[in-house]
Amino acid sequence: VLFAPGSEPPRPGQSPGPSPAPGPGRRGGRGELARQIRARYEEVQRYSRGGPAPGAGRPERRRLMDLARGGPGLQRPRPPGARPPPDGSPSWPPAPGPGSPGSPGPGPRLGCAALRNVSGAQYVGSGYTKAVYRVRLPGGAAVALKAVDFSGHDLGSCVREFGARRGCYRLAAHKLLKEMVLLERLRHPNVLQLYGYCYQDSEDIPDTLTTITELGAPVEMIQLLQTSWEDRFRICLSLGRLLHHLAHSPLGSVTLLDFRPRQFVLVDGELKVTDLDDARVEETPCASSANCVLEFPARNFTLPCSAQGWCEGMNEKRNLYNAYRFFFTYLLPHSAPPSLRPLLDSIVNATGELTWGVDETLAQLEKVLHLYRSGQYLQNSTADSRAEYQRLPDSTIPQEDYRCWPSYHHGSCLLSVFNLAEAVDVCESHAQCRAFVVTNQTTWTGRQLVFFKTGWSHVVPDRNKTTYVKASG
Ligand SMILES: Nc1ncnc2c1ncn2[C@@H]1O[C@H](COP(=O)(O)OP(=O)(O)OP(=O)(O)O)[C@@H](O)[C@H]1O
Repeated sequence: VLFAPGSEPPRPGQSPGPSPAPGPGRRGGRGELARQIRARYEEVQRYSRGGPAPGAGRPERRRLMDLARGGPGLQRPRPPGARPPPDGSPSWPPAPGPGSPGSPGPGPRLGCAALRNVSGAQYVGSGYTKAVYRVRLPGGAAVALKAVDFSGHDLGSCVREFGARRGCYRLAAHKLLKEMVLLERLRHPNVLQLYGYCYQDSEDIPDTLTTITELGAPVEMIQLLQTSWEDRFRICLSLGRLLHHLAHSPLGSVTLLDFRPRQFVLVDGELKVTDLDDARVEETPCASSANCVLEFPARNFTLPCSAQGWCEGMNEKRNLYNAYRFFFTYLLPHSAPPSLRPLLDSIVNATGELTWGVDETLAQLEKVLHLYRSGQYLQNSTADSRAEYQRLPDSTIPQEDYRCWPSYHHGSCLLSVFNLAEAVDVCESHAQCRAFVVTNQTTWTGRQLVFFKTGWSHVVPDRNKTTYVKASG
């Protein structure tokens, strides 16, 4: 059974996002719809073929991703009559580009065949335009399928305005196509991985596009605030690396016009951007700096206008300030190791004032990682006031737990430490702590996970753990 987005399974209500509405009112009916489709089509073509956009620096040619049917894994031939409709809008699905089937290098691998026997379809989320489902492939891997939401706001408002369901589908689908092109061209560990795509008939619409991507978990800010500083720092570092990549991408400096936590997902603790349909590469043209005002709800910044007539660094700085206001300010300083606070505060301040660019911001985030990972942040720890602990190799304490914050485990106190000395310091700082158990598990920075315990009345053998018990008191 082919997957029919919007028709199953039941899903909660959705709220329209701030994406642009499809058109400025009824300006010329279907001709206007065709004009909008063409504009989106041309944008997709630019991103799939082109090097940097105007104002974006040195040109570079890259292969065109295999955009359309006929690409790897796509099953059905192009319908015989598929050519530009008489209203002048481009044909759908789009024609394959020069680099398509058989071209070397990584590219989307999965196609319609992969979707034939998927199981356990579950609605994950939707926005203004698209709906996302989680499915399991026959091999067992879980992936995300993204398609235009047939009952979504974008399609609905277009149909109300133009009364042309197929044309409106194509208009919306060009957003998904743009996202697919950008996912492919901007490949990076912090850009969601595109596994493939499929064109298939769905409801009354022929050749609807479904993209197949890595599955993530939506970013929940409230949840993030309850996790360890180490995990929150990872998200900020991921974001710094992503913004650096976007600022130096083969297409030029890419800005995310719609930059909110919901445009990102978490994959194994790494932040990845998923929603790229509102990304833009073109820098803003200007005659003077008066044309280069970056506007945010709480404040504005005026950037310089370059001699070439482009607002300098506007794309990069828009991303950076958004990273500051949605992520850094909440996630970076809060409950950080005290010796890292000054550096973290300077990152928050400099991004909040836009005094640094993306390169400097990333360099400072990487410096924090180095200080943390190497244990240098521990230089002022209280080595002298340490109590005596007895080492019991190959053992653990199964119970005698207490809760602490921010524990990696709900009902117990599980924290990461750099070394034994830090574990002792943590135990000394918790009034309940009488013992701790060092596991062989590590966090993403390589720190060891340690359970802190209220006592050691029941110690049992465990080859993968080492227990330390307070000798007195
Ligand atoms: N690969 C994925 N794994 C898990 N969840 C995802 C994935 N991609 C997207 N989502 C979730 O689905 C929601 C909708 O996806 P997406 O943002 O692409 O749609 P949209 O219509 O462009 O949304 P918006 O109106 O915010 O622009 C997202 O907010 C995100 O939480």
